[in-house]
Amino acid sequence: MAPAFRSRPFTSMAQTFISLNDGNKAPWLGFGTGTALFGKDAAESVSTAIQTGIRHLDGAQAYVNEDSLGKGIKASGIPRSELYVVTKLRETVPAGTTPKSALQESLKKLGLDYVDLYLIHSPFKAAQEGKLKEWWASMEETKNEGLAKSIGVSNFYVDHLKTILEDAKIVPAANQIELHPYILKAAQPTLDFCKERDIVIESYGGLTPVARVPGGPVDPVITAIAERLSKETGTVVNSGQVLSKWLLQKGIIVITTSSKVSRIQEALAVSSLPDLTVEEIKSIENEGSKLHKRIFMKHVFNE
Ligand SMILES: NC(=O)C1=CN([C@@H]2O[C@H](COP(=O)(O)OP(=O)(O)OC[C@H]3O[C@@H](n4cnc5c(N)ncnc54)[C@H](O)[C@@H]3O)[C@@H](O)[C@H]2O)C=CC1
Ligand SMILES: O=CCc1c[nH]c2ccccc12
Repeated sequence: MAPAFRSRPFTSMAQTFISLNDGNKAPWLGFGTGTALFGKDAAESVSTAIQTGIRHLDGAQAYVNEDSLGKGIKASGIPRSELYVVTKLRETVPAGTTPKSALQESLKKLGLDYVDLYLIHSPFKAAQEGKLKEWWASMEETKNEGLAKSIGVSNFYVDHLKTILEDAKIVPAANQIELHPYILKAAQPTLDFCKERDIVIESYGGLTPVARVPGGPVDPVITAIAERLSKETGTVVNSGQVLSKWLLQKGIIVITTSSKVSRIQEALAVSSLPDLTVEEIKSIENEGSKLHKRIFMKHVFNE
């Protein structure tokens, strides 16, 4: 029988978390350092994000800014124990490097003793080389040795997950994938499989309908919901917040980013907005299914 699905959001000390299958919990909203901040000094943005209320930071070796992510964390003045820090293993692991030794390098750059979550950034190269199982075994070592509190994957589809689960001692805690209404249909088999195995989904690119593909079929629906929520709360609620609320209600962690404090405040306010109705959720998904858009990893899918 499939295990009970534990990723329902819960609120504690005014913060909303998503429970993971290993007993740990992650703040529902993560601040990304991989799109606008890719290859840049992220220290000031990270420190500002934390001071604005963000507690979950999403990094990666491939973003070439782990050192400044670490500096931003220190500069924020918020104790390490109150933060949730994620990094990811680069897609190409040079000969003589393992996921574990790569994490040790990342930790040095970050200036930290452990990360809360360590992810394999992408399965495609390792799958081609037949190394997915070997990588996962080394990921398991990082958790067993306390270098990572939780371990997971990113951009994994059902076959990649099935491959590592054949020998896994630890089931991935999370799978970070592109997720918004225009890719939901394509992602559904992955979402279903992850739900069955109690693997939490983390979304990136979640604001695609407002930030990258405006004018698409979900626009009228999310605008109408934003208007309803604005009236009901007496504050201005926008369509981007509606998209994040949709993800959160599905038990999905949202990774977003912005250099603007007002955008970060908007994102943080989402968890306390009133819920979308079942009909509203259905309308977003129905309208979203009328357009397919993948923003990231297009090269892999030939789209
Ligand atoms: N694992 C992976 O392969 C990937 C991970 N990521 C992670 O996710 C993070 C966030 O990714 P994004 O796709 O940038 O997030 P996103 O889809 O949330 O977009 C963020 C952008 O939306 C804008 N925005 C916010 N609210 C808006 C509104 N109401 N109207 C219009 N625009 C609005 C922001 O200013 C920002 O430029 C990255 O920095 C990275 O950490 C991103 C891509 C791939
Ligand atoms: O994380 C988002 C984009 C990105 C940058 N470098 C890599 C490597 C492998 C997968 C995704 C990415």
